[in-house]
Amino acid sequence: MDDFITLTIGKKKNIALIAHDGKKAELIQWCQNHKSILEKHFLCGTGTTARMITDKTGLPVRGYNSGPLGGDQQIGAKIVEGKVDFVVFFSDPLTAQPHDPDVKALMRIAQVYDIPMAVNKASADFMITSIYMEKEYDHDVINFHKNIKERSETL
Ligand SMILES: O=C(CO)COP(=O)(O)O
Repeated sequence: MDDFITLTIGKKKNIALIAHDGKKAELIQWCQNHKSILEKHFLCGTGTTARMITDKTGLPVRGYNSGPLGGDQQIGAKIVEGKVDFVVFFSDPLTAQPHDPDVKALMRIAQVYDIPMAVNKASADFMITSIYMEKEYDHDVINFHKNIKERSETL
């Protein structure tokens, strides 16, 4: 199943949903609260998070591998390809994760590509109610790729 829009321009967004175990219930509740908005977009997530959201809310969420088995890295790769517009990542600040380097890598790559990432309910509420959810959004990732190309040409 690869129903992602490849270009990040247009109203329909690609939203990645991720939660650590201690935060899954919170993310599922958040998805339920914003179901009427989320169902208008393409959703993906790390394996267990994606499955649980679909089971509990009925929202279709394309699942990648579970986080500890590389799911964060798969979503990071989608960011690099320009196929993720928003990330909602309820990480658990109170529990050590065996795949912490992958978590950091995902957060880093979202920063590099200027992808909005909400890490808790308050920031996710801001993001989901942003005007950019409804408007055409000329994403910076396009300029980013252009800059990288220009830079590599001068090397
Ligand atoms: O560990 C995660 C993110 O780092 C989440 O993975 P799961 O959704 O598979 O539990």
